[in-house]
Formats: sequence, structure tokens, C-alpha cells
Amino acid sequence: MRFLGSLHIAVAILLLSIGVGLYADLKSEQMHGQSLRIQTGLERMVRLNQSLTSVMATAVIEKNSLRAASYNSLHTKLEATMQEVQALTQHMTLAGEILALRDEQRALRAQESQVFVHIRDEQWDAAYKVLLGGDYVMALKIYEINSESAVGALTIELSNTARRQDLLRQATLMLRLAAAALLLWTGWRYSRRLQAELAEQVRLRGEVTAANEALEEKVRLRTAELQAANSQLETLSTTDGLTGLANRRRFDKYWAEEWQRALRQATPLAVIMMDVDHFKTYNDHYGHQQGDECLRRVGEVLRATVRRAGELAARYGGEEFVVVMPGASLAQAQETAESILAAIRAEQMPHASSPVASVVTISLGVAAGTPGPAGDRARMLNEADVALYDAKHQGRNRVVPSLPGLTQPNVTNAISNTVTLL
Ligand SMILES: Nc1nc2c(ncn2[C@@H]2O[C@H](COP(=O)(O)OP(=O)(O)OP(=O)(O)O)[C@@H](O)[C@H]2O)c(=O)[nH]1
Repeated sequence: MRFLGSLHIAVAILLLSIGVGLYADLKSEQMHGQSLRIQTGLERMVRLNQSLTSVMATAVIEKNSLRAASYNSLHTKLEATMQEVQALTQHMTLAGEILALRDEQRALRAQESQVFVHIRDEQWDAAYKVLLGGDYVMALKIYEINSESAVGALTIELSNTARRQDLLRQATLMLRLAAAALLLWTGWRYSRRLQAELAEQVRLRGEVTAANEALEEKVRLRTAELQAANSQLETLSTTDGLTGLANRRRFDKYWAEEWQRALRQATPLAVIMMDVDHFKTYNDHYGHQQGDECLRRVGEVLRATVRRAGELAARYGGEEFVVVMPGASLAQAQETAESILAAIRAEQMPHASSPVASVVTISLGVAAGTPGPAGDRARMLNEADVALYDAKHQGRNRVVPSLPGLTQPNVTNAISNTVTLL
């Protein structure tokens, strides 16, 4: 608003200076024209006055009254010129000089009227005497001097007026300079303010960017925390709490995925099912807590033995465990199963109530194959389970590979019945 006010003032000063300048120019032009007319008038007055005197003198010298015939018309012209000059100078200092001239002119005319009386009476000597008498000549001389001084006064007045107008012009120039300075100052202040506003905008933008970055960092941290929590949750939800192995849920998912992969890529897949021998009696003999400890150690053995990429060891349920071996043949899976069996034996966990051995042993059933389009992933598990049953049936503490035909429903049922009897 302040800038707008200054701008308005500057424009007003500029307009004022232009107005005053125009006024000064106009006045100067008027004055110039008027002075020309006055000067011309004064010169004409002197000329007419001289003509009057000359007409009069010629008539007297030639003693011829007809010579004065043009006197009246010249006199009328002189009067008209005098009135015109009077009107032009009425508001000027020069007015006084012109009045004096008029009076002197009238005095001359009065003396000339005496000459006219003598001419009319043809008293040429008397007329001659008046004309050449000291008073008339003196009055004539004074008139001429005063008319010259009137011209001089006009010149002085003109120069005074010109000086005043010069002052006025200088004042307008000063006003224009002041307006220009005000405009420059306003522009400078305005640009300073714009710069300050620009700097403030840059600062605010910086603050907003910093705040955004801080927010993004916070969001990044929170997301990372969330991802960590999710992954922990995922681990918890897929890990068996007792052994630290993958739980049944994780196994089911992994088995389905690997089955599909093997089906797609037409690669072999193997599975080992295992179960701690006579674990019920172990629990009965050593207590449930010791039973838990035994299962934990079985888990550790599995973790140490099943290490190849893609292989997964999981707790299938209770004292039963399972190993998935993508890409493995039956022989390779059997070999791994033998390693596990040996490793458990090597643990030398006492099992006083076991009719099989003095230490904890396990039985393992192995199944393998390449899934075909008609294949059922549950069937291979079933085959491994049947083989495990067979291992139990054959005396436990051993590895039994799956035999073709064992997965027939009647066989499975027979196995289930036998397990129940055991
Ligand atoms: N301590 C403990 N015992 C469990 C756990 N889960 C299952 N069991 C026990 O494991 C035993 C399994 O017994 P059975 O199914 O009869 O089989 P088994 O005694 O091992 O006999 P075979 O398998 O024929 O050699 C049961 O007594 C269960 O209570 C567990 O998490 N901790």
C-alpha cells in the first residue's frame, strides 16, 4: 500500500509539473505576442505623432492650409493606436508610462490646435511662432524621449516576466526531478520487498522440504519397523516354538509350492517322514519336560543335517518330523535319511524303556518321484508315511524307502490298523 501511495504522489507531481510547464509556455507565448503588439503600437504612435507634426509644419512653412488636410485622419489613427496600446498595457507596469504618453500627446494636440487657429486666420507668423516656440518643441522632445523610455520599460518588463517564467520552468524541472527520484525510490523499495518475499518463499520452501524429508524418514523408519515386525510375525507364525524348525503350516505351504515347481519343471522331488521310536514310554519314563528336550535335540540334529539349498526340515506334529528335498532322487533321499538316523543315534540320548536300543532312535520312511499331471501331492506324503509305518513294523531304528503299490487305499488302511495295534 505504501508503494502505491508513493507511486500516486510521484504521478501527481509529474502531472503537476507538466501542467505548470505548459502554463509557463503558454504565458510566455502570450506575453511575447502581446509585447510585439505593444512595441508595434508604440512605434506607430511615434510615427503618427511625427507625421502630425510634419503635416502641421509643412502647412505653416509653405503657408498653405490645404497641406494640413490629412491632420484629422492621422490624429484619429493616433488616438486609436493609443487606445489599443492602453488596452494592451492596462495590467502591466507599463500602464503608467502609457498614460503619461497619452497626456503629453494631448498637450501636443492642444498646442497644435492653437496652430490650427492661426492657420485658419492665415496668421502664418503666429503659427510659425507656436510651432517653433520653445514649449511645443520641448513637449515634442519630451514625448519622443518618453516614448523611447516606454519601449525601454517594456523591454525591462518583458525581461522580468521572462525571468519569472524561467523560475517557473526551473521549478517544474525540479518537480520532475523529484517525481523521477520518487519513482526510482519506490521502484527500489518495491524490488527490495520482492527480493525479501522471494527469499522468504525460498526459506519456507526449504522448511517444507525439510519437514517432508523428516516425515518421509519417519515413514521409512516406521515402514522398516513394520516390515521387521511383519517378518518376525511371519517367522513366528511359520516356526515351531519347541524345536525352532518350520512348523506344519510352513511345511504345507512349502510342500505345495515345491510340488508345483517340480510339476512345472518336471524335476524330481523327495520327502522323508520320521518318528521318534517308543516316545510314549520315553515320556512315561523321563517325564514330559525331558520329552520336550529330546524333541528339541532331534530338531537340532535335523537342522545340522538338512543343509542343502531348497531343503526344508519341519516338525510335522507331536514327535513326527518331515524333510522336503527338491530335485532329490529316492536314493539321494535315502542317503540323507540314513545320515539323520546315524546322527540321532550318535546323540546317545538314553532311552531306558526302549525295547529297540538303550538310546533314542528314530524310524524313517522315504518317498520320491517326479510329479505327473495326474499326480497328487498328498499321495507322495502318504507313500512316505506308509514307508515309515513299514520301518516301524520291521523293528524301528531304520530307513525304509517307499515301495510301489503301498499307497493303494486298502494297504493304507491295513497300515493304519496295524499302527493302532502297536
Ligand atoms: N513331551 C512331549 N511329548 C509329546 C509331544 N507331542 C506328542 N508327544 C507324545 O508322543 C507320544 C507318541 O506316542 P505314540 O503315538 O503312541 O507312539 P510311540 O510311543 O512313539 O510309539 P511308536 O511311534 O510306535 O514307536 C505320545 O505319548 C504324546 O503324548 C510333545 O510336544 N512333547
